[in-house]
Amino acid sequence: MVKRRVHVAAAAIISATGKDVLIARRPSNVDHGGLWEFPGGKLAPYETGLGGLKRELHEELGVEIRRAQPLIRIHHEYPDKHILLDVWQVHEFAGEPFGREGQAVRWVPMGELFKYPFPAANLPILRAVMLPTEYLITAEESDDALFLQRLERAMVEDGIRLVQLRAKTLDEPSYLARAEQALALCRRYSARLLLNGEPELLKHVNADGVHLTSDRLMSLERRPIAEGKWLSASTHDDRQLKQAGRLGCDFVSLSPLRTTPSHPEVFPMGWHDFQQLVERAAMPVFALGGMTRHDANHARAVGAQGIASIRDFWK
Ligand SMILES: Nc1nc2c([nH]c(=O)n2[C@H]2C[C@H](O)[C@@H](COP(=O)(O)OP(=O)(O)OP(=O)(O)O)O2)c(=O)[nH]1
Ligand SMILES: [Mg+2]
Repeated sequence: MVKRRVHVAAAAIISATGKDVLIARRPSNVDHGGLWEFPGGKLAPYETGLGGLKRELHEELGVEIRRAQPLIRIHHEYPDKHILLDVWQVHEFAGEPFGREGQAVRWVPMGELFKYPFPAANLPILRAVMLPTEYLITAEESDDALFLQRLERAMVEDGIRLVQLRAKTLDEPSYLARAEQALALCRRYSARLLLNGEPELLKHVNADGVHLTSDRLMSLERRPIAEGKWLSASTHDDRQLKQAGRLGCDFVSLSPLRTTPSHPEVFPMGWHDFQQLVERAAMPVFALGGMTRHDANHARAVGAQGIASIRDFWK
């Protein structure tokens, strides 16, 4: 059987407070009936993603998009069709959304999205909605006080809300002690903290998740931590991205985009290859390697969640 290919545009509409997202319930008599969804629908052959989305949001909710940014593109195989979900984050709109086709619509806090049943293709979209555009990886820093000062500066001045504690030069007791301090600080700013290292570290420090090195990623057979925690991993190629998909990683970094002083010997992939790898990835992807905040919009435009960086946020 040749499967139908369906291209769908959908919107994660964000409230003015930035805390809630709008979801709608699919009528019971259609595909995936009764499940919740991000409003949107099938594109006509002549439509672009954003053009079709504008039409759909007008038809389904009575709102006009004012400002939108690409969020994530997901390819998913349903038994009867291949679907491409082209999801946009809508930050500004005109009009008061209501279910023009009689469907239920609801604003929900981002952290509660997981409580609602969505179609199977939506899991990576929920993760993308909950993740910020910037991922801070901490630099090596021998002094704990200086470390905390720099971390706090990044949260206060740069608005960082996702942090990976990378400290290869510390022994385990020192790492765990620093992790406790970093976690307390992250909690004050509602930022998420991921530990870089073995999944067992979470037994000692109740951080939000773990970031795996690419070697560790490739050595695992199944997801090493519970679903309630965030699992991310370093990836560099298609094989590692596929493995991240098999393990159920919530997101990954993909590097090196550019050459960096820390890895001068590695050949950079550049935006073209990056975009091709991201297109087939099954989860949100952060561009890493010589990235700064000024690259974030471009990273979004080629399908990434955003950028990950040490140097740009560590001052
Ligand atoms: N809009 C939307 N569709 C989704 C999501 N997740 C998901 O798997 N889908 C699937 C369900 C459908 O098979 C397809 C969207 O088609 P649709 O029924 O909304 O299309 P439409 O609004 O153009 O409606 P119609 O004219 O075909 O009746 O994508 C989602 O979050 N939002
Ligand atoms: Mg629809």
